[in-house]
Amino acid sequence: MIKIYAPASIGNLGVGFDLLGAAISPIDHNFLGDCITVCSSKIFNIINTGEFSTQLPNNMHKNIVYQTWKIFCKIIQKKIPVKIILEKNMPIGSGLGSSASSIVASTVALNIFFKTNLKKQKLLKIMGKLEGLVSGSIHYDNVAPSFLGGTQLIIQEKNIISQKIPMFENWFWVIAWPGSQLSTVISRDILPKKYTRKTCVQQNKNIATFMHAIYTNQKELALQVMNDLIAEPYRIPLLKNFDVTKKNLLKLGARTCHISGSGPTIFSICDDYEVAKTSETWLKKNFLQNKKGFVHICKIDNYGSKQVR
Ligand SMILES: Nc1ncnc2c1ncn2[C@@H]1O[C@H](COP(=O)(O)OP(=O)(O)O)[C@@H](O)[C@H]1O
Ligand SMILES: N[C@@H](CCOP(=O)(O)O)C(=O)O
Repeated sequence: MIKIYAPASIGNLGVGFDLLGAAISPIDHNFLGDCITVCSSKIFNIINTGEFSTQLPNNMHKNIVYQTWKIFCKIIQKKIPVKIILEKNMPIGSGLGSSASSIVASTVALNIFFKTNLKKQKLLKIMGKLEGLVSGSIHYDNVAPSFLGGTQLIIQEKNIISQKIPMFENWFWVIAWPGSQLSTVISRDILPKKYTRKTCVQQNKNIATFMHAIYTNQKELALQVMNDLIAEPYRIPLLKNFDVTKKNLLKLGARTCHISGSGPTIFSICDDYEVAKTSETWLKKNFLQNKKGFVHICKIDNYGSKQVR
């Protein structure tokens, strides 16, 4: 038997659409990510447990975990039945890389269980393909950090899919999921197909300056250029009260606030623990739409997926 945990992740990081992503863990050490257990069985079965298991498709074949098993059967050229327990701890369509978390945990678990011994970049390719099946197009900014940990720059060139980059260590990432769902397919579909040259130049300037600021340890410069022109302006209308929420968080001392992945989760960055605590309290009171919603103060998870049993 093998059990793997894969953490939640923030796609885009408010400046690098499809290019930057970070794995996160709540500082209270609670698990924010799915777990997959694989054991031998005479018949194939997926058992869904966990707080958000009711949001999973009823048809087992539509569960991305089933597709992962199918890919491994193709690789080993044999249909070996297994029992897979999916602990669905992540809300679906939340902007926290929920599908990526299931994909990463199941790919890592099956690679160990079937002793396929696939290397990291090959595993990542499989994960990207699976992510493409559920979110409309291949993007690695959730699977790469959830698998490898830290902040990942998506490169997608020849045999390099992503590489880890540094991140400011004193940043607290306060994430708030309002309790509603937003499909990644839909929030990708609404984006323009074309952008003006001015927008492209501005977007390039922001991401290039952000990377420069990270490598030269210029936190203020990084915060100044953390601005996305490709997705965020078009997605803000899909969220409830984003502008007013951002305004209030900045008033409380948060340094910035953006949409996590394709939303509706938002994240704010605080460089002071007390401000992070005040922001958490404010978000719980003013941003959550129902009892299911949650707020967590997180740090970057530098480990990514890990074996927990
Ligand atoms: N194990 C799984 N975890 C999450 N989503 C899954 C899983 N299996 C299938 N899905 C489907 O994948 C899609 C994921 O939706 P998406 O909006 O991309 O969520 P997220 O951005 O949170 O990953 C949904 O249609 C969901 O039904
Ligand atoms: N880069 C993607 C990230 C989607 O993240 P998710 O957590 O919402 O699936 C995008 O912005 O579409």
